[in-house]
Amino acid sequence: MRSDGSALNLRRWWRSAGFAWAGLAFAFRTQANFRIELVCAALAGLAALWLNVPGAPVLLACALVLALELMNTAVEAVVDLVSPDVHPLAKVAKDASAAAVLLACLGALLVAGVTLLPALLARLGL
Ligand SMILES: Nc1ncnc2c1ncn2[C@@H]1O[C@H](COP(=O)(O)OP(=O)(O)OP(=O)(O)O)[C@@H](O)[C@H]1O
Repeated sequence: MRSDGSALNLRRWWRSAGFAWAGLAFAFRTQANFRIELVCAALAGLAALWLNVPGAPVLLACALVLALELMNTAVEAVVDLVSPDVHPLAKVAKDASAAAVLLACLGALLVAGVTLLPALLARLGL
């Protein structure tokens, strides 16, 4: 009985992971900003490796940016669905969602500045 439940849960988890992957693929295909942020995250991760600094803060900051970009994509889709015409509340939703991404980007830049920049300057002998 219990093992049946676990097997079902695993199947459900695998199904949910497939839906999440579809969301990622959609954002990658349609959102230029998501692709740019993904490249920046990869570069930041590689820089952390190269400079031998802890990568976790940098990668967490990048994950936050990418996650909020995905939420922004979701908000845009829902707003376009329920309010195809111009509406002040639709504007609030889209603008606040975009602001969340912007704030996370500024935070990620700050984290990169604190963790990567000193190590980079030291590596360059500056
Ligand atoms: N239905 C709407 N009603 C009012 N204002 C809107 C509406 N749709 C979009 N806007 C305004 O136009 C801006 C841009 O909207 P758009 O849907 O093009 O988003 P975007 O940020 O350009 O998305 P993308 O990431 O796809 O480029 C929004 O931030 C908002 O200020």
